[in-house]
Amino acid sequence: MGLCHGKPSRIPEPKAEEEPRVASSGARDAAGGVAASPAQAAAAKPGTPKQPKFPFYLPSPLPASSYKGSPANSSVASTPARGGFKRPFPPPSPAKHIRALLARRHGSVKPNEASIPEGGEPELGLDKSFGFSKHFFAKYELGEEVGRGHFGYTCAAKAKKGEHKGQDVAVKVIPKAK
Ligand SMILES: Nc1ncnc2c1ncn2[C@@H]1O[C@H](COP(=O)(O)OP(=O)(O)OP(=O)(O)O)[C@@H](O)[C@H]1O
Repeated sequence: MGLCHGKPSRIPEPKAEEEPRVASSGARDAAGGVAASPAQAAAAKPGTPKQPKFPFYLPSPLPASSYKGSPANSSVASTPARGGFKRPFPPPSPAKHIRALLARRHGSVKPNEASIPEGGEPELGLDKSFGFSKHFFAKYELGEEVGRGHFGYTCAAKAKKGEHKGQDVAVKVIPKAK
């Protein structure tokens, strides 16, 4: 014949020196009443080390003025405002290297002296020697087209003047639209 115990006999009645709130809660829990938190139940048990009575979050003991500027404080913006950092010089022009290349191509500057001083515009005019010369037909006798590329077509020609006089040459014609 067994006895049914609703309350474990090893849990003693709360003692007088225990905190009244915890004691009454633990007693009610043991009797099958209102559920109490595990911490409270453990505190009610004798021999169990008491849980600390302070809350999970404690405010800093330091004065508020000493940590208000800390980066850990999310209310403070850690990134400096735009415009705080200014370049000592303006960024170089993206067209600078193109002008340097053109100057080098025209032979006015040596390859290692192609840098152009800041602020100074290079004296570069149009290369008038490029393209169909006015005297082209005086120098060459244009023949038939021998082939085509992506940008233009190639013709057979015969030189009438100059160093290639009397020789058969190939002339590549690139339309200005390209
Ligand atoms: N000296 C030559 N003698 C004979 N045929 C030539 C000569 N030069 C070019 N050709 C012919 O003309 C075609 C086109 O020559 P081109 O040099 O214009 O070719 P490409 O470099 O491919 O053209 P692109 O630079 O316009 O793409 C060649 O595929 C070739 O058939």
